[in-house]
Amino acid sequence: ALTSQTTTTAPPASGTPRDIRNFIGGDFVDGVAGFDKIDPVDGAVIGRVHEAGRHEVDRAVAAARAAFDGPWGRMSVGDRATLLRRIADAIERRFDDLVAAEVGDTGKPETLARDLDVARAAMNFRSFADTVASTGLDSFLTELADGRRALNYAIRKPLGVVAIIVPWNLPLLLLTWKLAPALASGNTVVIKPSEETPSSATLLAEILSEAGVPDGVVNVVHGFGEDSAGAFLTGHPGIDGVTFTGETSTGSAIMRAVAPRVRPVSFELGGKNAAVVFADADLDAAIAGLARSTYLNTGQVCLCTERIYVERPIFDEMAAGLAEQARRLRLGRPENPATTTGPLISQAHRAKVLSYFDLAREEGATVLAGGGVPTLGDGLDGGSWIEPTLWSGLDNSNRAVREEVFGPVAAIIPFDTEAEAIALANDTDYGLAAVTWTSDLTRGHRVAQRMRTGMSWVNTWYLRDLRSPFGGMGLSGIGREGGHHSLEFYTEPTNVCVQL
Ligand SMILES: NC(=O)c1ccc[n+]([C@@H]2O[C@H](COP(=O)([O-])OP(=O)(O)OC[C@H]3O[C@@H](n4cnc5c(N)ncnc54)[C@H](O)[C@@H]3O)[C@@H](O)[C@H]2O)c1
Ligand SMILES: N/C(=C\C=C\C=O)C(=O)O
Repeated sequence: ALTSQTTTTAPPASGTPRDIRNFIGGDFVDGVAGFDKIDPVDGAVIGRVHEAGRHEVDRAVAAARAAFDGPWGRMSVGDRATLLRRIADAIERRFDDLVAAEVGDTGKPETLARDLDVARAAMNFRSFADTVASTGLDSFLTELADGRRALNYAIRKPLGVVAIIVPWNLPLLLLTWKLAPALASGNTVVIKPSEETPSSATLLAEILSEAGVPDGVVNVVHGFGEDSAGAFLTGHPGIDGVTFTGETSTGSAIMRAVAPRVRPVSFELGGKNAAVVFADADLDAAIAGLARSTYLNTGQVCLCTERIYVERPIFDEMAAGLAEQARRLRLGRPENPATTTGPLISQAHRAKVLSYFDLAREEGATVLAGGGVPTLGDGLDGGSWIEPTLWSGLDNSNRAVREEVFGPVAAIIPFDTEAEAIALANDTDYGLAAVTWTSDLTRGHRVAQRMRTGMSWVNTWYLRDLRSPFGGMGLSGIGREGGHHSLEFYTEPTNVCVQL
């Protein structure tokens, strides 16, 4: 049982770094080493994270297996759905603490953490409670030509112990997007949050325990990837499946790790997402929509637009309008309600994004907005801040237009025909998300369907139905999650055939 002194995620007294521990078998557990959690807003050390070693990962997998073999593995679908709804209620009771954890780790505006990250955490649990309670089984009355008859029906069983490995951009949203269906399907889990954002997952473990999730069902181990907790987990013989969100290169590494044991993987990976704007689009709506799809969460959303193709007659107007929107964004402290845009997650990530700012200039870019590091004063200049940026003068041959930057920047490029626009948008090895802006909905449907992406929005972006298939193709991922698609991954069907 948890008491207030066993938890490590209570808001710290001001100035003292928080102690962030692993959560194994229902207890908060020290690690073998430690690393600092740096505040992206001002560079201060705000936490000391306990890194899980092989032994801690072994303990976490063993705890998950023991819980799976216990009462949890025999729980009814109805009872699991009820528990997921209780978890959603518990998340809403601790809403402010989860917002504080997410904002502390990422520096994102508090308004964004409230409206997106934490709000979606509760929604994810409710959505999968509904899904698991309402998704039927396959069954057929089989009648063969030779007169034999049979009943075929498929039952779904949980995979077992699932590894959940998630990134730092939408930490709680992405964790609960996988945790909810994994639990709904009867699995137990070991979570490895990003080393950049350990807090909300650790607090969530406490909340789940208070909501009645039995010890060992959910475990959290902190650390890095290679030669650390992430790799110890994916290479562990006790893991029955891996669900991962992160960089494409990491996905490849995880595939190699599970290959010897042929374990199933569900991957949401990188992207280089395109938007196509036709001359008949509602320009104000398109400019506002593109400002959101390019700069939301400081461009650190896998679905963000990094390539904008605009029909030539409106190119100048679109470029000027979007550059103006970029300049209007308000960088500042998360608690300021006027703040629209936070810092990047770290100095290391900022160095990566700035390297693309330099590369784009070398490749001939014209910088229509931003292009550097802002001077914010107010004690913020130790943070990982960057100017929202817009490039013109590039084309699909440039690395800055082909490689994922994962920051607040896009290249805006003209086109002349619909066929050319589709070819330009599909000219990538990624395949995650596309956006089409046009007033001609017949064209909107046609163009959206021809995008070689997992998701394709028309006259909007990141409008989500949690039952629809979410994921990417090519370098953007393997599989789909959402609604019954998640159950397809987190369970193994057994088809039973009974001769009648
Ligand atoms: N498709 C999506 O839905 C989606 C969503 C968010 C982020 N992303 C992608 O994630 C990237 C940014 O996030 P990131 O920097 O945290 O990604 P990352 O791949 O560096 O790390 C993601 C997670 O994987 C872990 N990890 C790293 N190497 C590992 C290994 N060898 N074995 C096991 N675990 C390992 C990390 O510790 C972290 O927890 C971007 O490329 C972005 O496009 C994709
Ligand atoms: N998986 C989801 C979002 C992914 C965002 C990537 O950064 C979702 O909205 O369910």
